[in-house]
Amino acid sequence: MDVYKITGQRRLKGTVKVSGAKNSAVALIPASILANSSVTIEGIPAISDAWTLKALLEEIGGEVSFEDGQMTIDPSKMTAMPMPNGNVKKLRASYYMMGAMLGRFKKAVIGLPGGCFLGPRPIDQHIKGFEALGATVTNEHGAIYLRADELIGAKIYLDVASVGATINIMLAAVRAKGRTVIENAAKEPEIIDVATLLTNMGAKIKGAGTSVIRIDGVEELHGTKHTIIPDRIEASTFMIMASAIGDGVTIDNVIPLHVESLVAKLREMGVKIETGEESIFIPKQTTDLTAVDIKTLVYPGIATDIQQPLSVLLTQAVGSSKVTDTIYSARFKHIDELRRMNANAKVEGNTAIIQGPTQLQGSTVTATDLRAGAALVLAGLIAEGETEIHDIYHIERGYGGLIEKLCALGAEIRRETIVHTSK
Ligand SMILES: CC(=O)N[C@H]1[C@@H](OP(=O)(O)OP(=O)(O)OC[C@H]2O[C@@H](n3ccc(=O)[nH]c3=O)[C@H](O)[C@@H]2O)O[C@H](CO)[C@@H](O)[C@@H]1O
Ligand SMILES: C=C(OP(=O)(O)O)C(=O)O
Repeated sequence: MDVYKITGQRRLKGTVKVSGAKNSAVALIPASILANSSVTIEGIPAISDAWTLKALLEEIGGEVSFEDGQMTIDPSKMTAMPMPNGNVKKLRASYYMMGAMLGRFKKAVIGLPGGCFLGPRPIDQHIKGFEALGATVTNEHGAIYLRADELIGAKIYLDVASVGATINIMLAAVRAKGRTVIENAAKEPEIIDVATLLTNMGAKIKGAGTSVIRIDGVEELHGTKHTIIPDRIEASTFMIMASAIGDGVTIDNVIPLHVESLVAKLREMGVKIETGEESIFIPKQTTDLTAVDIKTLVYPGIATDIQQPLSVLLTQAVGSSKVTDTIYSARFKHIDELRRMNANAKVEGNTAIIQGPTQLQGSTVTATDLRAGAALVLAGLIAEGETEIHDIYHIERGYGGLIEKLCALGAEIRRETIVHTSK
């Protein structure tokens, strides 16, 4: 079993470069299925989700190379091979294989997705969208069967502004006949990134990044080259780490607009921040951090994906903070782990109540999900003594080169294989 071992209280200083966005990459890679020739994507992060998607594309006959962050996918020999089990279960974003394969082949069999368990994560809005486009969708033994004689553009109102449903419907609708209108669409930057790739492949999409997206279907999509946007969640994670234990950290390759709500919240806590055009500098903090209340919201609000690392920062703030997750009400497994590290925190419904400041203490803890893992890495950086994090595969699904990046800033973290656990 592989674990991270962190020796705490080493301060961070220097510059860290943010990788391409995970939540874009995991949609851009399946989007290539829709092209009739090679698609090259630059800036793919070195995360296990990217490798799993590469394997999935290869399973259906794609020829894929992935080196130095550049993935080139030749989709010309792909077939509608059923994928009821196996790699699809390893990540959430395998659900994008549904929209992309439906768009290209008018059929697909895809096992229900895996990914982080954050409470129930239904895909009813994805299915509602596919059905509106004319597909028959059935769930048989844990796999979704999709089939359509033809896809016909439709008006689809999403009951919740779901990132996954918005992108998935877009993937199918670019090859439907006529116009599709997605209302109450999600507005996250990754949706714009996927629409940009599809547009460069020949799709006709208007309004991505707003709540109404209009798509006029086309007969064929061609290959192209695309550079992915920076990962706003990784950038946010480093911003939070720098606020907690930095002696002056520059976070490079950020679109400051994408992290505006976090910048505002950190400033409310008393964090000094200097924003540049494509970078953010967080100097050494010289005053106490103040407790604040946080509510996660859809973009441009504070992302649910940074709620868990933010909770750790709040253990260092003076006073009582409340963190309410309105997107995933059960995304609080990290709180139990933080309590093992001496955090004064409890969960009531969809809210964590955190009392600070506390001196965190190194302990053996488990990354229950991806961002819980990032939160525990931060807790380990702050804590007195050594922290051992188990189940790090969750972390490596979404952060590329995290250890290397943090060690370059002065952290002391090792990835070790251990045989017995002491937990
Ligand atoms: C691979 C990827 O991009 N993952 C991100 C994506 O997940 P994901 O696309 O799964 O998240 P959604 O935006 O779809 O989910 C938002 C909310 O809508 C609900 N919902 C969603 C779909 C549906 O059909 N029915 C339904 O009820 C969910 O339970 C949740 O409460 O957006 C989340 C919210 O920003 C992020 O935390 C994830 O990092
Ligand atoms: C929840 C996340 O990922 P996924 O949707 O891939 O499980 C995340 O990136 O925080």
